[in-house]
Amino acid sequence: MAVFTPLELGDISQWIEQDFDIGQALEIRGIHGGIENSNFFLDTSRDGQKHEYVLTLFERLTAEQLPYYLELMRHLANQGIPVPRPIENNQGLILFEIKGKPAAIVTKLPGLSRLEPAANHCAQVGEMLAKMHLAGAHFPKVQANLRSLSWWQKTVPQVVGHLDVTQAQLLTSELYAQENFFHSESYAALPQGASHCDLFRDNVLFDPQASHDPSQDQLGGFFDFYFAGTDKWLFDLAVTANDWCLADNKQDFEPTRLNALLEAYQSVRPLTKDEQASWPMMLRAAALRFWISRLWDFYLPRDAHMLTPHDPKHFERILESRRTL
Ligand SMILES: Nc1ncnc2c1ncn2[C@@H]1O[C@H](COP(=O)(O)OP(=O)(O)O)[C@@H](O)[C@H]1O
Ligand SMILES: N[C@@H](CCOP(=O)(O)O)C(=O)O
Repeated sequence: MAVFTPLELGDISQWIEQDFDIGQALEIRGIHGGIENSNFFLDTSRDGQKHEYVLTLFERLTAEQLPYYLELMRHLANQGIPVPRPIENNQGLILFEIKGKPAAIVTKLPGLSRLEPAANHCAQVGEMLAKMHLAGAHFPKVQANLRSLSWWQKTVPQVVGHLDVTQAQLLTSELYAQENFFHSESYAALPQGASHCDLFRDNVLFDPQASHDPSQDQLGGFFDFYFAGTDKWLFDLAVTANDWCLADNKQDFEPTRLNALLEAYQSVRPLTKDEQASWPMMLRAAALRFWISRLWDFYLPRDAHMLTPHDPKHFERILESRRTL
């Protein structure tokens, strides 16, 4: 769990009651999981009913960067995509400040994560990801994915000294290959728009139906949009495939789930010829992105209560596997 900035009910209860129309704050609990921000479940009582929200204090993103993410979520929610909806205060604002940090309150989505997904989960994610891309096509704000090539170029020199010779060679040669890919004509031709860029299994919820049989799960929604950005839609799909469709060796693809994801995505938005040709390089880009960020989190850690770091080796292995495609 990551709670970088502890928060208690007394810190916010008066503010919630006076500035919002969401009732009386009953309880606030730090959330397990996540590595970026301080997240809390917030329960309120209004008209005799309990309501659940998620309150986030942003630890790295600035008040200038945040409107993109929050307004994107509001835009997608308005288009019927199941994502958290930012809560407005009585002045219509959705971005606040708590303990000197930017903060937001969003609706809590129903359901739980399926960390061992079946093909039906991958299909539902693929279909909704394509719908989300199309729904975001007319979102007017543009903000680059802040964890893309220029961040890799800045970060690789900070982490490469911690690696052995073989790893360092893999990291630098892949960065070089991606620089060429990003500057190619085929890359320029790929369609782009608002993308989630971190649609891992732990950022999707499924609503178990009454039977609790996973084959009956219905998608509850996508959350954690705080790595989103204007990026190639194919990158978003590659990030998703690299996490949802792994074989038992946690490295190669499992064909049934991969096909389920890709077919469902393409049932809504078929890939262009350029996208099909760029798929192997984009899978490598998506693996490299998370290898670098995990190395960065691992070797340059921040103070946090109960922070569980992610394993960088996992994405080193995935990158090795994708380079053989
Ligand atoms: N809108 C939401 N609805 C339901 N659960 C949420 C929501 N936002 C966050 N969570 C819960 O909080 C956990 C941590 O959130 P996450 O966004 O992954 O953290 P971080 O901001 O550090 O990346 C998630 O695993 C999930 O259980
Ligand atoms: N999904 C990324 C890092 C972000 O983690 P999150 O739990 O905050 O979404 C990874 O697995 O490296």
